Amino acid sequence: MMLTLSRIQSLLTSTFAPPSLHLSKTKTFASKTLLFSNPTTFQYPKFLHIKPSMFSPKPPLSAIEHRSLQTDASRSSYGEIHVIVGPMFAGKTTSLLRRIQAESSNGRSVAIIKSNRDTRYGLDSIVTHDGVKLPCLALANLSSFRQKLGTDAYDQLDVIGIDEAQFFEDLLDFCREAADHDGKIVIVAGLDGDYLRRSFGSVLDIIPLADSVTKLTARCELCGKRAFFTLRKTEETQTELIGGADVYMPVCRHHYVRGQTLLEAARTVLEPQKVQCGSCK
Ligand SMILES: Nc1ncnc2c1ncn2[C@@H]1O[C@H](COP(=O)(O)OP(=O)(O)O)[C@@H](O)[C@H]1O
Ligand SMILES: Cc1cn([C@H]2C[C@H](O)[C@@H](COP(=O)(O)O)O2)c(=O)[nH]c1=O
Ligand SMILES: [Zn+2]
Repeated sequence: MMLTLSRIQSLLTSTFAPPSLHLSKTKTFASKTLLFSNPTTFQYPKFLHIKPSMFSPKPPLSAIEHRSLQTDASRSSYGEIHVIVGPMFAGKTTSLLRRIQAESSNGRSVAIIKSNRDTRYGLDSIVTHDGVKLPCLALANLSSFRQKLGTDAYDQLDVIGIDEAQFFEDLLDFCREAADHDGKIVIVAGLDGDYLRRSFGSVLDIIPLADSVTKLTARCELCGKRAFFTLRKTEETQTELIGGADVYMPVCRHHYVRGQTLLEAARTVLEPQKVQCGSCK
């Protein structure tokens, strides 16, 4: 059958009318909130027991954080994807934890995932550079999340936070499935660029799918201006190198360009020595 413009329009109207018009909602935030507040009827895994009291202190939410927290009435049965990027020390993890806290305070069940490659603070906690800490699940890949959590617990979940998103190769597939099909609110925090300012992992690939994108900045360690980039202070050249202030510093554009030029020169000088040392044995 030939599809005319008016036929397409009528198909769209009947197929994609708001759920409240012709679909019975199987899951509501209200029923999930009840489950959350009555643990005797449903035993949540340990890392889902995130209570508002676990966050302290509680600074006021920024405008962007307010915007991402809509009321239940304005939320559809589809999910959302919110992306937080920036250099190291920009407050990505802090912002993720605050958004998760706000969702949890609103009665939603939440879970946080981080990459198991980052073992700096153990595998069961997500920790900011200020030492703020929350329980989380450390995974090698996101596709194992539903199975690790259990299908029932996954179905009850409203909000999924993902930290260190640059380390998850299946980030795009997971976020699309979780938001488009499973109705989850996914809040993703990660580095947009590596120490050479190249796109890092799949973080930038999810931007076309996102409801909101926030690029945070740190303070340049060398001049105090806004820092957009992460400079690696050591001679290592592999893309992935777990570390904190011992290995990296946030810098402004001026100090990135200057610092990177100096470090590149130092790496070029050091590289032949490393080869020579390795073959000396
Ligand atoms: N150069 C810096 N610029 C900004 N914050 C810094 C810097 N060095 C340390 N910090 C601390 O790091 C905190 C942010 O930590 P965190 O949320 O873990 O950042 P990210 O996840 O982006 O690496 C800031 O609140 C601040 O106290
Ligand atoms: C720039 C850069 C960073 N990493 C690593 C270093 C840290 O372990 C994480 C980033 O942590 P944060 O929460 O954003 O502070 O990523 C890397 O492996 N490669 C890089 O180029
Ligand atoms: Zn600077």
